[in-house]
Parts: sequence; C-alpha cells; structure tokens
Amino acid sequence: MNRLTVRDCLWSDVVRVLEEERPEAVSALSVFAIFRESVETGIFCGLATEIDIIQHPNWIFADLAEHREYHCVSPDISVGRALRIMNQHGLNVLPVLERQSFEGVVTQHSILNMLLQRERALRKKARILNKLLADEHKQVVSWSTRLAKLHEASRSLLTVLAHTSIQSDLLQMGVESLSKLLEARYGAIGILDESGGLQHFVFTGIGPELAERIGPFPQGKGLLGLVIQENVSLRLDDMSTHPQSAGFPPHHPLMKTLLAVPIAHRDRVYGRIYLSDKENGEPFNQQDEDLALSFAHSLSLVLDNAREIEEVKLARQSLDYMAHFDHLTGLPNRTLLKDRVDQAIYHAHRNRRMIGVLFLDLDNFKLVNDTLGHTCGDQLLKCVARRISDCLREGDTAVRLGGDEFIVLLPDLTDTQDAAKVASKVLESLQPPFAIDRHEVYVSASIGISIYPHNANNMEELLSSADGSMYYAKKLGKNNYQFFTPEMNGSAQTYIKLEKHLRRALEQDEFMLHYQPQVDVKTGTIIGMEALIRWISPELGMVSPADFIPLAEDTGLIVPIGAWVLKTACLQARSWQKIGRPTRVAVNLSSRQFHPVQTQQGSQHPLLNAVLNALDEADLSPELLELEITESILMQHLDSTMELLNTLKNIGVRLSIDDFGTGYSSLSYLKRFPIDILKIDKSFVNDITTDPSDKAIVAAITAMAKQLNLEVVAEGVETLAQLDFLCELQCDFVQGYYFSKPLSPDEVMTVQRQGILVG
Ligand SMILES: Nc1nc2c(ncn2[C@@H]2O[C@@H]3COP(=O)(O)O[C@H]4[C@@H](O)[C@H](n5cnc6c(=O)[nH]c(N)nc65)O[C@@H]4COP(=O)(O)O[C@H]3[C@H]2O)c(=O)[nH]1
Repeated sequence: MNRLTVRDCLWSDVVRVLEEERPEAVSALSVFAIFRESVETGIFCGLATEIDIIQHPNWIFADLAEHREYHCVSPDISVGRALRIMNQHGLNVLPVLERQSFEGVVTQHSILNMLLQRERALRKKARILNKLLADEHKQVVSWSTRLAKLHEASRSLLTVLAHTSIQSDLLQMGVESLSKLLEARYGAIGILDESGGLQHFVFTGIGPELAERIGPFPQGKGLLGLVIQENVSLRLDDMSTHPQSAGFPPHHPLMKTLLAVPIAHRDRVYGRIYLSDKENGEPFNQQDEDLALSFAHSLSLVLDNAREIEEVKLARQSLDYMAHFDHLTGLPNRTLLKDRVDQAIYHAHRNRRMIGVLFLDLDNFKLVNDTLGHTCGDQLLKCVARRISDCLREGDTAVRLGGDEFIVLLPDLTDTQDAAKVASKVLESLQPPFAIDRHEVYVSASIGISIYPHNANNMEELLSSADGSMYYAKKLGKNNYQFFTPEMNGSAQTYIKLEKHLRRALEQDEFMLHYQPQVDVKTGTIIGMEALIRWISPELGMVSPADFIPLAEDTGLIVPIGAWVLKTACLQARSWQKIGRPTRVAVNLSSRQFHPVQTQQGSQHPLLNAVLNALDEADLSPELLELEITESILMQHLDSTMELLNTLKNIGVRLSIDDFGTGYSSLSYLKRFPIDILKIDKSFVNDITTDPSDKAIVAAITAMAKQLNLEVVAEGVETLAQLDFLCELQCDFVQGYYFSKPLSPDEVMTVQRQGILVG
C-alpha cells in the first residue's frame, strides 16, 4: 500500500463562497472556501468554519478570511506532516493548494477518517494475507509430512533390502507405501525380467484371487507399455476416453484416473508403477506425479542395488559351488571331501569310532571313452555317480576326484566289514548295463578300502592307502574290492613307481626286442620269430612285460610302445632279409592298439597307419610280418574288427590268434575271419603229457585247423615228451624253451647261421 498523502484525505464537505457573501446556516462540519470574483476560477482568499461564523455572526466572508491565520499545504505532503502543521498552529483545517490553485481542504477529521479507512483496509488485507499464509503454511506442512513419509518409505525399502533378498516383499511394501501416500485405490508394480518381459507383479487394493484372474499384463502394449518403452510418466483424468487404455487386462477393476511412472535409473528401465483412482475422486496432479517419480527413483536405486547384491550373491554361490562340487556329476569334489574327512576324523576320534574310505576306479572306462567318445564317457560317469550315491546312507559322501576315480566316505563305522558291505553293494549296482546313447555299456570297478584309525590318521594318508589297495584290486583281476594292508602299500608304490619310469622309457631308449624262434618240427628249420619286448630300466633293472604291458595298456602308453615294436621288428626282419635269411617276424598287438583311441572320422585306423609306416620305413615285404591278436580282441566290436583284419590281410600281412583255447574258443568265428595261424596256448602244452583233456583239446584244435587250412603253432614247448605228443597230434610248428628262449638280435644271428635248431 502507498504512503498516505494529503490528496488522499481531502474533505468532501467544502462549500465554495465569494468574499462579499454573508454566511448562511450550513452543516456543522462544513468548511467554507472563500474566493474573490468567482467561486470556480477566482482567487482563493481563505477558509472559514462553522465556529468562525458563530463567533462573528455579522461578518462577511472577506472579514472571516482576513481574521483567520493563513496556512496552506501541498496535496503531496504526508498526512503526518499536515497534522504536525495543524498541531503547531492550533488549526483543525488547512487549505490544499497546488501551484496557487485550490484543490480542496484537509481536516483533522478527514485525515482521521482516511486513517481509519486505511486501517480497515490494511486489517482486511492482513486477514487475507494471514489466511494465505496459513494456507501456505498448511501446504508446506503437508508437503513436509509427505516428504517425511516418502523418506520413511524409502528408508523402509532400504531396511527391507538389508534384511531380505526376496524382491517381491520389497516391491509389495513399496507399492503399498506409495498408494497410501497418494491415497490411490489401486496400485501395482511390474518389473521387467532379463528378456524384457514384464514379470513379478505386486498389487495393492486388489486381492490375491483377483490378481490371479487379472494375470500378466500384455507385454509392451497399451499405456503401461508406453511408460516403459518411452521412459515417461503418464497422467490421465479419464481413462475411458483414452484409446490405449485397452492395454489393461479385461479383469482389471474399472478405473477412471491413472498415474503411471517408470522405475528407471540411469536410463535403465526396471519396470513401472501405476496408481489409479484417488480416494477423494480427484485426478492425480503434478505433485502426485513428482512424488511417485521420486518414489520410483528410490525404488530403482533399491532394485539396482538389490540386483547388484543378487548378482554378487549368485556369483559367490556359483564360485562356492565350483570350488566344492564336481561340475559334471554334481558330487562333492576333493576340497569338500577334505572338510568332510576332517570333520569325520574329529567326531570319530571323540566317539572312538572308525571311518571308511573307498577309492573306486572304473575298470574299462578308458575303452568306453575311446570307442564311444567323450560325450558318452561323460554320460557314463554321471550315471555311475548316481548309482554309487544310491548305495549310500544319509551322512555318507560320494566324491568324484576326477577322471573315472570316485571316493566314498563312510564317516561312522562300527565294523570294518560295513565298509566291505558298501563296496560290494556298489560293485553290484554297477553290474546292470548302462544305456548310453543307444549303446548298452558295461563297466565294473576296482575298489580299495582304507580305515581310520587303523590305516591312516589324515585324509592324504587315507586316500593314498585306499588308492594302493585299489591298485591291488586291479591287479587281482579288477571288479573287486580290497582292504589296505602294508604289503599292498608296497605293491601300490611299486606300481606307481613303474608308471613314472615307464612314461620316460620310450624316449630314453630303454626298450629292446628279443626274438623267440618258431620251429618246423619235421625239419628243425626256423619258420619265424616272435618279437617279445624287453625293458631294461636303469632304476628298476629288467622289468618283465607281464608286469609293464598291463600298465602300458591302462595308461594308453601301449600305443606309442606298440608302434615302436612294429617299427623295430620290421627293421629287424628287413635286416635278416638283406643278409639272405628272410624270416617272418610275429608282433603282439594289444587290445588298446586294435580298438583305437578315438579315430577321427575319415582318417586311417592308427594301427593300420603304424603297420604301413613300419613296413614302409623298413621296406619290408608284408608277408614277412605276422600280427598276433588274442581271442578277446577278436570278439570285441566284431564288425569293425572284421573290417580291419580284412584290410590288413589285403595288405599281405599274416594274422595269427595268440593264446588260442583260453578265451571263447569259438571255432565258428575262425571261418569268418581271415586268419592264417593258430597258436595253442602254453597252458595246454604244459600238461599235454599228463592231462588227457588237454591232449584232447590240442588234438581237436590241430584237426580243426587242418580242416580250415590254418597253420598251428604250439607255444611253451619245454620238453621232448611234449614235443613228441605234439608230433603225434600232427602239430607241425612249435615254439618254446625246448628249442630256444627269446634271443637278443645278436644271438639270433648266431642261431640263424646254424640254419636249424635242435632241441
Ligand atoms: N614258461 C615258458 N614260457 C615261455 C616258453 N616259451 C616262451 N615263453 C614265454 O611266453 C611268452 C609268450 O608270449 P605271449 O604269450 O605273447 O605273452 C607275452 C605278451 O602277451 C606280452 N608281450 C611281450 N612282448 C609284447 C609286445 O611287444 N607287445 C605286446 N602287446 N605284448 C607283449 O607279454 C607276455 C609275456 O612275454 P614274455 O615275458 O616275453 O613271455 C613270453 C615268452 O618268453 C616256455 O617254453 N615256457
């Protein structure tokens, strides 16, 4: 309001008179303005009041003007100043002149009036302002309450987050808080899953049954889809008129007003919140939207954080899993086993109990892996793991150490025989064939058992004792279990030592071949030589092939060793040929060479390769090479075996069956395979003079071989009596100590120079 001036307070009841006029009766409050010549345009001469007239009843206005002290004020001075002038001169009225022109009068009364008016106006304004202020205050208070509530809700979200990882709890709490805050009847949160689809709905104002009927929202369509895709908020005052409101599922309660905001953080949209129908019926306003957005932002931070925590947790879990479990079978691994063994030892020690450790190694797993491939091998390991686990009680642990090695931990044994029972149960469970990729696969296992506290006091020792007894079980023919004894320990150590040295033997040139002559009984001439490998180890001395060949087969080392034997034998036969004494050389083949280690599709069989290379390198005629295979080799994979034998036969090499009579002795297959020679096993020859049935067997084999046009070589002939019997049975060729032990190449030269062998 402006400053109050004299102009604002001019007195309205002013009577303009001429100076020569005589006063007449007027109202008590009137003031006379006296002019010369004209009341409109004349010169202002002064003022007179009712009191002046009463005091001088006979005077004309000119006298009264002259009698009154003349003071005037400008209209722009403040009322305060005017009052001060009146006070100073004892006046209650003043003329107001602006540049000599009469503007009116100001009286104490008019000023008072104006002041009262002004005060009233000010009071009114103050009231309005006060109300405004009160309203604003109320607004501020309500905002601060809302903000406090929002803050509280956000804090609760974080608290929930700290105490639970279940996101739906978090969201439920979020949507409830927000709906309450904005007084919305319905509210819901939808969160996007990894593939961008809307998942994880939480509702408020809608019961679980209805929520179920509403079902999932159409993904990406309708209004709410827009909110997510465009990352924008949306406010509708009347949904029924909006063309895209069809995006709501049909069972959703009818809604009029809608507020939807995205839950987004750093351009990443996590989902959306929608609220509808405020309880007071009003549409959602900008403040509601701001509040919902602020809330959604808090929620997005929480979700972002929760996701990060979840991701870290999952990563930690999978790291933890990887550290303690075998990825293929899902069984615990060595690390977890260590924990369990330590715990078991602790309890067993306190309760004076025993612990059993079973070390299980599959017997023919390598063959399965090599012939059927790694995928089938892996499947087999999984099935084996399941069968082992099925044999165990709660509290026992099956562990995969790696490869085809498993451990069973029996933490609470009262009797060592219980460990034996479990072992035999496991062996039995492995007997039925496994159906792997349309193949029926048979496997067995060798199990070694060690017992705490009898055999060892910690995990490493328990495993090593069980490992030792497992080797012993293998040695005893596989598919059985053995307890640990100190002798076994020695034997296992030897086996392990052997393996270590065998791995280096080939490259360190520690092998050589000896040759045992095969003799024509009638003439004494040498018809061939069987190549027999010898290993002279600098550390172990002479090692028998009966000891290291099975190990070479188990470890796969037989393949390079076998190739070396073929090459060396062919070179030797070629050198005999070169000096004019062509002699056939017979080479033993092991099953592992025959049934190969993973052949690549379309590539040549590794054995065929090795044979061709050896012949080629030595430049040897194929008919001077004989390949000895056992009956059991023949019986595995009949079709592929037949194919390979035919190929070898076509090359021109000769084929013989070693140890004939000890295996299936199926005579019928002899007709089917391109075999040239049968070698009667030395076990029959050994007792031929004393055991009539052995004699009968040898007789039958010889007769049948003759029928089939096969040569027969009897092995292990040590005595003249045995030789006589064999001659009687018309067995033409023999091999054995009677004529000669296996000879070094130099010794062979000496014998060859003699031309014939005499027993
Ligand atoms: N008691 C007795 N034994 C006789 C007599 N005549 C020969 N022997 C022995 O009987 C074994 C015959 O070889 P095998 O049955 O193929 O049995 C062989 C063969 O299965 C395997 N082997 C030897 N060299 C090789 C090889 O280069 N490759 C493969 N895969 N196996 C081989 O090792 C086995 C043992 O070979 P060796 O110790 O050389 O033992 C040889 C030989 O020394 C006899 O009159 N009395």
